[in-house]
Amino acid sequence: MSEQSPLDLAEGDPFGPHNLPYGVFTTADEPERRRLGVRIGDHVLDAGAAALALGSPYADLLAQPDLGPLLAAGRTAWRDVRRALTAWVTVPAHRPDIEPLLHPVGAVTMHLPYDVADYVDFYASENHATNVGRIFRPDGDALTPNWKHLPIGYHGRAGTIVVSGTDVVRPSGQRKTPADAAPVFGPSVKLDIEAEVGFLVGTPSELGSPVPLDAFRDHVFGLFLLNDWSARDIQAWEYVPLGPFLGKSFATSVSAWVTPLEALDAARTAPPARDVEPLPYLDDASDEEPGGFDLRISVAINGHVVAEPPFASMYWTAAQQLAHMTVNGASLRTGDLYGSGTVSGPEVHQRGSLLELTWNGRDPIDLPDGKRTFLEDGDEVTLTAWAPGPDGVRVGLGEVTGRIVPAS
Ligand SMILES: O=C(O)/C=C/C(=O)CC(=O)CC(=O)O
Ligand SMILES: [Ca+2]
Ligand SMILES: [Mg+2]
Repeated sequence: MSEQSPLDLAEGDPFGPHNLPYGVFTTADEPERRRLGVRIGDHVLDAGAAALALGSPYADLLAQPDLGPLLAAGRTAWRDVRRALTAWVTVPAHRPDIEPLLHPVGAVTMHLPYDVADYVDFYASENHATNVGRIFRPDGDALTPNWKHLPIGYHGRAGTIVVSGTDVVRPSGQRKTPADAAPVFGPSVKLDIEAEVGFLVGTPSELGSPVPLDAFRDHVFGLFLLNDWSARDIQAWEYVPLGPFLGKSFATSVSAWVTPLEALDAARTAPPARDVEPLPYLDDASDEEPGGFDLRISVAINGHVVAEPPFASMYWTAAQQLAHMTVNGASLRTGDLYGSGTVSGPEVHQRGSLLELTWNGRDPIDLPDGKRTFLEDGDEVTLTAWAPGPDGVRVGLGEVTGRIVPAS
């Protein structure tokens, strides 16, 4: 029998041919040459080299240093390229060409795979919004009066989006608790995470033309894990009345792998029942494809799982968020990225932030190395996730990880 090929995957491998997420990598031999890669099992296929070796018409889209050209090429190209890639990693006759172009994932360096255009972050989990409302505004209603009428969001800082594995410097800033007579300045003492899912826009839209709910798949290429690092002490003091600013803009970490929406067809699921009928541009009741995604997220600090937030519980869908953020005529650009908002389910162990898990520090959680309220220097936070795929096989969403280093 011949030696085992990296393309002979164990049954149920979450990175099988049903998945094929995209990323950008360099090798130790050529650390300056960024290349588009597609993950298969524990290997990265040099997608551009494969396209050239096989004389593929998609070499123009794949033999590139990032995902930009493929993102801009649009939905038909996304589908056709995915079909070609599927054939390259599954048809035995291609093996002699493909096998030499596979690199072990552990041997390559991954990079941010796209140029981030604009970055928006939403607030779409009813459980998260209710918890945060109770913590930050104990005297008011937990949900603001607009919450069930529109997906609340804010514009974040595109330039500080970093790829998984990048260290996060503890931010400094102003904070003032009600007990303080005056604000103080210093490193954040309430550094937190937010477990989220990010959506990557490929196809742009025209200024002045809203993108309707049913055009979601024409514009959004794929999704990935996102950690919206948040300094709760800075945030609580600065956010009234314009919303999050420096408490969140110091870094946002994203997964190195983007999973195409087509890999997640089996994960589509209906969002929770709406208790308020949305305005027509947000009304997805008659959509044939359910708007939610059944993604099972896991949050670990220093390798210890602290939460398992269920993305299926999100109230507002990614399609509704896209429709809302363009309904005023704001245009989309290739590389626009938007976050779902913190994912928190109804149970305590399903909360996607330490703010909620520890109730703003009141109830510390236990880690093997001691108690935590918020993050300490040296802590490493890793989000992982999977989704149901075809025939009961899981779709692996990879991970987004980052370690806290002391304030500069
Ligand atoms: O309710 C507030 O004042 C703010 C809550 C957040 O932290 C906003 C945010 O980042 C949205 C989210 O991730 O759900
Ligand atoms: Ca957030
Ligand atoms: Mg952030």
